[in-house]
Amino acid sequence: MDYKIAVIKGDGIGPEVVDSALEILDAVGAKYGHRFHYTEVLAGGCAYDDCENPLPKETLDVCKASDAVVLGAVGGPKWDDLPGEKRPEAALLGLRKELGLFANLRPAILFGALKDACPLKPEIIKDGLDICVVRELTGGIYFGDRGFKDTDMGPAAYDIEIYAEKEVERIAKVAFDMAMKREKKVMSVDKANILESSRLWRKTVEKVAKDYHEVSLDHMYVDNASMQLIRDPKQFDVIVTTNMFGDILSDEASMITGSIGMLPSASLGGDNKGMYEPVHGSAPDIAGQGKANPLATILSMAMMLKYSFGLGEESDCIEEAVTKALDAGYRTGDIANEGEKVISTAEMTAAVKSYL
Ligand SMILES: NC(=O)c1ccc[n+]([C@@H]2O[C@H](COP(=O)([O-])OP(=O)(O)OC[C@H]3O[C@@H](n4cnc5c(N)ncnc54)[C@H](O)[C@@H]3O)[C@@H](O)[C@H]2O)c1
Ligand SMILES: CC(C)[C@H](C(=O)O)[C@@H](O)C(=O)O
Ligand SMILES: [Mg+2]
Repeated sequence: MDYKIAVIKGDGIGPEVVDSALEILDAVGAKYGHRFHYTEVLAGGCAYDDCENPLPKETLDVCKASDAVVLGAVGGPKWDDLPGEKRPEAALLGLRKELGLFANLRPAILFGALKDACPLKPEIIKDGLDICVVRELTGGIYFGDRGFKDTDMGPAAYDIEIYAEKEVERIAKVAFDMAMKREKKVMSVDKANILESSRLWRKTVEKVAKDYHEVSLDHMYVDNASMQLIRDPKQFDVIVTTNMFGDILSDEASMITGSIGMLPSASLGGDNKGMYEPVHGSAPDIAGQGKANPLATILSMAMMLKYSFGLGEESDCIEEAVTKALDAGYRTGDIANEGEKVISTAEMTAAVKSYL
């Protein structure tokens, strides 16, 4: 089959990890007889530099006309002083909103070979860890009303957290459907002891739960959840939460996999079109040095094959190749322990490719 993919490499290590992921995708295509047609478009800081718009219309048009979108990362200190709507990060939010990608799946899986790279106690991780964070992606404080006003404490700025029932309902359904394919456990994370939007969130998740008798539902406040993720991560199967809490908890969950460089993501909406990107950012501190771990982006390609193209075998093939490369001891700097040989982005890519 032929597939049209919009490619947004972005800023910092974005181009490095995307090049690596596309190399793997091409190798999978060659093995199984699929053709992936890439259209590269600009978004983020590089787009701002090009045309003073972090999300040009052409980029959006190409994404809408494609079967899926691959994104590296956007942002960096160079653009930090721009006003909000010109910042590279605004492009990411624009893409998510315009493409209707309200469900962000962020699986945090500890590969067997990386148990030594995980900072948790060996007895906690001995049987492995597999958590899926389902993050609401087009609502909440990221998209609520915002602005500036004068107060008796001086000039102030505000961002409003707002959730409609239907927004909560649809993300809760994604989480319960996901749980049905896993351990049938959903933990909804909110701050219902203080926020009205969280009380509506909790009530709505409970309503959706009535259609999923086999799935157990629990609720946890976000402060406790962030502690429990480290204390006893095994209690979690699917975590469903708001845009901002999901952003924070997924970076935290990434550390139980050894590194943020290991965490892939899929952003999905109503149709099959999805956007696939690593959870990490543009990592300006290591950009251009060949040090980036490409596995999060490579694993995001496995998610794309599965969720957007329905290619389960091809998806498994990538995951197995990553497992084998890690089992064979290949390590980028972020997942290496003292004394272990550190390899480059290109060497890790070649290692995964050799096991496809
Ligand atoms: N999806 C995105 O495009 C995205 C996501 C997060 C942050 N950002 C942006 O990226 C910029 C930097 O953000 P930050 O520093 O807070 O987060 P970051 O994720 O870019 O980096 C945090 C730390 O993790 C390391 N790291 C990240 N990815 C790695 C990889 N693949 N291999 C090895 N090490 C890796 C970095 O070197 C850094 O030390 C900011 O402008 C931020 O807004 C973009
Ligand atoms: C860059 C930023 C806007 C983004 C987010 O907060 O959603 C990032 O942190 C992520 O996790 O994808
Ligand atoms: Mg984040």
